[in-house]
Order: sequence, then structure tokens, then C-alpha cells
Amino acid sequence: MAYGGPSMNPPAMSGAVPGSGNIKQVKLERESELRIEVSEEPLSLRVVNGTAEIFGSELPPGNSLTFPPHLKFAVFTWYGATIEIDGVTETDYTADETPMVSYINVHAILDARRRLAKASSSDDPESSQGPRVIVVGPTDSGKSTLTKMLLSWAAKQGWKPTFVDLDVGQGSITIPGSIAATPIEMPLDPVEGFPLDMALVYYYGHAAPGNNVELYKALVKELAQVLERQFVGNPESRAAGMVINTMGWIDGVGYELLLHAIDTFNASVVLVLGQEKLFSMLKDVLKSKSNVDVVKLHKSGGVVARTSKVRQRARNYRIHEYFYGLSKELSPYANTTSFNDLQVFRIGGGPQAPKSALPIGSDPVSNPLRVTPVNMDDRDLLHSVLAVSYAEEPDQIVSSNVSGFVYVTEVDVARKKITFLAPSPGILPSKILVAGSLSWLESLEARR
Ligand SMILES: Nc1ncnc2c1ncn2[C@@H]1O[C@H](COP(=O)(O)OP(=O)(O)OP(=O)(O)O)[C@@H](O)[C@H]1O
Repeated sequence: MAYGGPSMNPPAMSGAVPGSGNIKQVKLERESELRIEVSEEPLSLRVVNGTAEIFGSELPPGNSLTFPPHLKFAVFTWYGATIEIDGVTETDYTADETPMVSYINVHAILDARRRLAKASSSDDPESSQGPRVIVVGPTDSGKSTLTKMLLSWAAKQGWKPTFVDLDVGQGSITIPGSIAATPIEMPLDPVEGFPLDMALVYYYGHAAPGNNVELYKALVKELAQVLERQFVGNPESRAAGMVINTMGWIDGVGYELLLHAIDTFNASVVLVLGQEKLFSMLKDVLKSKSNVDVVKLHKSGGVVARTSKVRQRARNYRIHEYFYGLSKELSPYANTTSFNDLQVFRIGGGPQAPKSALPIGSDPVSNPLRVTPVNMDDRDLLHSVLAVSYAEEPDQIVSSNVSGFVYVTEVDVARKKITFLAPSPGILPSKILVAGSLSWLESLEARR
């Protein structure tokens, strides 16, 4: 069970119409969508008639939903709908060319495979395993969006697929720098996104897998093994399978990491979004595996490209959201404690062995999985985000998941005290904390 975070948010802010006076109705023809970028101000929206969905989650008829500033999304209708928006948007336009039919066709095939898996004997691990789908593609190809749709459509039909997020850059389930998995038991909330309360989270600590490739791979393996064990005792989630979202780094080491993920999770369906070259490379390298399908899909014209600055800002919003909620409805708790009450560790770096102990001619390499204690007066601790590990001993840190995160707001070296924000009151579930390179300047954030 995850420790605090946005799971404590109330459901989507329904009914809180800002009453901007800028109300307009948009009539959508069948199989078309209204693409919206919310401005600096929240936006309200409701379905006046017909049916419509946001990334696979059907909108409740009549009820208004309020969307926070800067959100980018599309309201899609299969059969036609009239949508009312209340507020000023950054942009909004309708589009009738979408890849949605190809996406729903993929869903139909996955659905058939889930039914086959469910009908087969649960003693046979092969046939009782539902589809393990991995979504790959360059940055801004719509991977997270397709993942959401596939999960929401599956959940709408009563399946409980497992969502796996390997994208440390953005973090759909919890704060960036983590990899995580969670069962999806109902269509996703179009505003809140993925639930956190049942998530299994591993903290990598950096926004890019390249910072410590070996650690990233070790955590991916750890997560996959835990899920594998959970599937053994749970035929329902085994049949529902998984949908895995990946990062947009697809060249060089990034490509190797994709292959590593495909292999580690035993993916049976690889969905390649928006890149011919990646598709043919994967198709070629996986052709010997008869049980893996590699499928090419078009990127939606609605996907909004983000600069690295915008991505950095999005990461900060995610951290802010973890502690304060999507619309500042949560209040984190400030805690001051003695240096002695906590132990902070960092993973990676440091020499593996002295040169004298190595074969002649080889250089000492730093051990990427080495766990080293961090001095509490280390200046880098201030404003850093630390994960609260479930490890009981430091040497278990790499193989342990985390219960949540704290944010260091003050380090008082003279009094040997550290002050941090935590999402829940009371003592932390563990004294062992893990640092990475992720920091967050809350004071700057507050001015956004
Ligand atoms: N059809 C659409 N209409 C409007 N906005 C969309 C549409 N599809 C996706 N978006 C928006 O475009 C942005 C990028 O999409 P998404 O996050 O799915 O891409 P990605 O490939 O996962 O990106 P990353 O490489 O960062 O992981 C998101 O803000 C998403 O909500």
C-alpha cells in the first residue's frame, strides 16, 4: 500500500463550474474529437447529449467536470455528441482524422485473448496468461495516452489489468524517478488519472534511465519478478494481463532498455507508436519469438509535443501534486526530527574494488548498485525528494519497494535536525530513506 499521495484526492472536481461566462457548445460528429489545451484557468466541461469519452473513460452524462490549468486532452465520440465548455481555453479544435478505430481494434484483439486466457485451465501458466502489452515509441508519440485507453476500455469490460509504468521521466502513477505498477479496477478518472493507493513503487531517483542504467534494469527486474509472483496466486489478474508504458528514449542504450523490458516482462504484444524505423528494428529482432506480436500504430495528430523545459515543469507539477493534490486540496505535514532518527542512502557510484585487487590493466569501475550512506549535513539533501524504503537493512534497498516520499525543506546542521514534508502525519513507516538526483524547489513552485 502506498504511503499518501494523490490517491487521497477526492474524485474529479465534478460540479465546480467556474462560471466564466465563456460558455460554448461544440457539436461532434461520429468518430471525431474535440482537442483541448486548458489555459492558465481551470475549465469546465459537460456532455449535453450523446456519449463521449476522454482517453477511454466515458464521461458521465450531464455532470460537469473541471480540468486543471495546462491539461491537454481530447473528448472523443464514437456516435456523436454535443459538448459544452465553460471557460477560456488555450486552444480547442475538432478533428475527424484520428487513429481511434485502429486503437479500439487492438483492444478487441486483447479482449479476445483475455477471454481465452480466462477460459483455459489455471494450471497451465502459458495459456492462462492474458496479453502482456508493451507500448513503445519516441517521445510525444502518445504512449501514455494509448496506455490509458487500453486500460480503461479493458476495465470497462470488467477486467482488472495491471498497469506498469517504466517511464521515470514523467511518472504517471507517482512522482517521477520511480517505476511502478498498479491494478486498474475501473476506467481511469479523466482528471485524476492513475490511482496510487494499491501501487507497487520502486525508486530509481533520477529523471532519465541513463543516469544509472544498471540500477534501472535491476529495478525493472525486481518489479517484474514481484508481479510474476502475484500473478501465480491471482488467475483473474493473470488473465487480464498487463499494459506497460515505456519512456521515449529509443536509440542506443534506450533501445537496449526497451529490449530488456520486453524480455523481462515476457511481453507478448509490442505496440510501436509513430516510428517506422523502431517498428522494423523490433520486428526483426523479435522475429524468432513466435509468441510475440509487433504491431505498428499511427500516432494521433492531437498529441502535443513538449520541450525539455515543459517536461521539467511537468515533473515539478507531479511532485507538487503528490504532496498537495491536483487542486491543492491536500496539506502535507511538516516534521522535524534529529539526524539520528533517519538514515539516508544513495545508490551507485564509489569504487567497486581498489585497483590493486583487479586484474592488471583493468580500471576500477564504480559499482552502480552500491549503497552508500549520505551524511545528513550533505548540502544536496536540502530540497531533495527522498523515498521511504521498505528495506529493513541497507543492503536490501535495491530489492525493496518504497512506501512513499518526503521532501526535505530544512537541514539544521548546528542543531542536527532535519525538517521534511510528508503526505501523512506521524512517524515514517521506515527510517531508511533513499536519495537520488531529484530535487524540487517548492518555494519557486508555489509562485506558479
Ligand atoms: N488526441 C489528443 N488530443 C489532445 N491532446 C492529446 C491527444 N493525445 C495525446 N494528447 C496529449 O499530448 C501529450 C503527450 O501525450 P502522451 O503523454 O501520451 O505522449 P507520450 O508519448 O507518452 O510522451 P512521453 O514521451 O513524454 O512519455 C499529453 O499531454 C496528452 O494528454
